[in-house]
Amino acid sequence: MSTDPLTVEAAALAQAGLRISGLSKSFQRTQVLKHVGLDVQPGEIVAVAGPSGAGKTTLGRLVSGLETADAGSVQLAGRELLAQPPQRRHVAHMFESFALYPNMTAFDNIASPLRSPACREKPDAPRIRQRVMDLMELTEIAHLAERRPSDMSGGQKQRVALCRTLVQQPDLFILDEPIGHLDAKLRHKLRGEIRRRQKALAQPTLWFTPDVVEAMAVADRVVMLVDGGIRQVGNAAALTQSPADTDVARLTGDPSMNLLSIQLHQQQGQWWARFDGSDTLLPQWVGERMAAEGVLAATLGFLPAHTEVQADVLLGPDGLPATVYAVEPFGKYTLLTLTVAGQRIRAKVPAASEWSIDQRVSVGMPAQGLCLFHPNSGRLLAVSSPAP
Ligand SMILES: Nc1ncnc2c1ncn2[C@@H]1O[C@H](COP(=O)(O)OP(=O)(O)OP(=O)(O)O)[C@@H](O)[C@H]1O
Repeated sequence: MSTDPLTVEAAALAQAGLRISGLSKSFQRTQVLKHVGLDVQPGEIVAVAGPSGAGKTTLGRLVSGLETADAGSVQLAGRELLAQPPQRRHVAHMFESFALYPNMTAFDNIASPLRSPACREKPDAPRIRQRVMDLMELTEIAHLAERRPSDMSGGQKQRVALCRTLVQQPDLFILDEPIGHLDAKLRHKLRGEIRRRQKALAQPTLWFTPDVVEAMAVADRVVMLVDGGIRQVGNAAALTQSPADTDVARLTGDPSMNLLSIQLHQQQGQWWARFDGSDTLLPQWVGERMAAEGVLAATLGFLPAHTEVQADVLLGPDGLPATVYAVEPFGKYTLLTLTVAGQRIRAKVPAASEWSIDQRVSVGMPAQGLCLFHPNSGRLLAVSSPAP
């Protein structure tokens, strides 16, 4: 794949990154973005991940000028964007809805930003053809060049929209769920290809996705957006091993962290939790920390990969009594879903092991990487020590 070198002017403009601060937005009386602030360095890919309705699309639309912010500032390449109309912002935005021109072929849709009077580079026709075809080949739609959107599948339209964004040389790329409609094989290929391509450029990229695994795979940093607010910014290790709260814990990891609600009591100087009539000995730091918080309840978090399961019910004092609810053999490992006192947790266990539904088992929580969350606010209070 060939990529044009940035023009001198575009390179100069791209010498600074993106800085969003205090950005807020309400629709009617509902605040959907709450004082959002984040920086994206030149050449950096930052993924904004969060569940449906978290505010991802709204954040993108505020940055590219399709919505008006109530408060805050957006600086790009040293310019304040919020006072400028969309066409002066030099943001290439791929919309979740694709927004293709229905009367244009795939080729013409992709070429349209390069032929626009607003295009700063003014490439000639052979150069446009080369850039468009390079991207169509990369995304495996070169054979659709003359087809119109009405004759394309959702995944094909999504790739046309993606190419139409990547063909540009803006000051910022915004990709809103760019590969969500593609099959797993193509999604995995394009994750790597787009990351490779964007990392070679000087511009920052904002990538929105509800899929935290995709976010971790493509981005230098992941921003977790929940209910319009940023809960945590970090890399894959930080988000999966020490999530800022139980909402982030539920969204990250594959599979996500086990969250177990417990009630604590002290007996003969030791801290215990009661499950289905039997007591389990807790790590003493858990009891001491919750006593210091003045709450005798907590949520414990531990990863399925660090959850030990024994096929006997002769529990040690720190074992949890559980029954097998579901068995999923993935080939390389088996994923067990277990019931512990009415709560569901999961364990990744060796593939060779044999399990049956309703089998009674004993579960061991890990000594390392055990997360302690506040039972009411859900915020992370402590992690025992980094997971092995
Ligand atoms: N024009 C609008 N008028 C009223 N409410 C809106 C408007 N646009 C978005 N919202 C609301 O704002 C909230 C955030 O929506 P947004 O589309 O930004 O979320 P999202 O994280 O992109 O979700 P998804 O992953 O489903 O696309 C939602 O509750 C949505 O209903």
